[in-house]
Amino acid sequence: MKGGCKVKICGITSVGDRNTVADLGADFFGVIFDVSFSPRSQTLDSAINLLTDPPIPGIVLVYDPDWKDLNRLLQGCRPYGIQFLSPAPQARLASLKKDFPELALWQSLHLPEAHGAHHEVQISARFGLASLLAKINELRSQGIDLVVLDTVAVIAGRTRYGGTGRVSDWSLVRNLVTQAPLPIYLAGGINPGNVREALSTVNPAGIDLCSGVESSIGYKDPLKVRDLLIQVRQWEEAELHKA
Ligand SMILES: O=C(O)c1ccccc1NCC(=O)[C@H](O)[C@H](O)COP(=O)(O)O
Repeated sequence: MKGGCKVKICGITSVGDRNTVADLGADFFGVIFDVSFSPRSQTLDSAINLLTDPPIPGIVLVYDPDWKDLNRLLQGCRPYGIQFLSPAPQARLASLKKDFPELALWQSLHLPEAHGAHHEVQISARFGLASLLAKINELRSQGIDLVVLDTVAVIAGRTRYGGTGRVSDWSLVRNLVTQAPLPIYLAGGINPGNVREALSTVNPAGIDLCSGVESSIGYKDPLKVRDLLIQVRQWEEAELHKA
């Protein structure tokens, strides 16, 4: 049996929510930094505030960042890791490794929504198992430590790369989990109602979720977070006894 399932709660917008998810047993929290298309995005000052001396490791999420600002943030609060929502240039990854050797480098990859309007078209070559494995191998050679497989979905006519509340093709993710050379976290549409199924189907190294444990956009619901975490820990316990 592998080492359990880590839980990252993303889109944290207040110190209160950060502390609550930590108290309830989350392993990581995520802060979205300067991402214009996220309703949960934080400014430099608020991101530093959330990521300074946290009770659990914090991950900063960026999309095509302003590298000077990102550097300021990293110097200012030394988060546990960065999660790139868009591809990061190889030279940038190399200098991050040099300047912040302890910093974990995570990369999001986006799969089409399962059964979405564009699923059949998009699932073709770019999202096939072989090309995804090749991509993950390339990311590993560039210094990425972990891959988050999230959902891209068209919602209200706009293409959204995260926080969609939509699931992707979990059987494809399952195959990647067993064959990829990096740890894989599952994201996209996970909530207390489907987390057990997600874990039994995919058996990922971790899960990453946002809207499924909120009461409204940007506000975490402690009861939903607690319900989800209880189910993850019960599933881990059951797996341990299977081994
Ligand atoms: O959550 C957002 O607002 C968001 C917007 C744009 C890009 C990424 C975003 N979130 C990143 C995450 O890590 C989420 O946990 C992940 O996308 C899953 O979200 P959800 O389907 O709501 O659980």
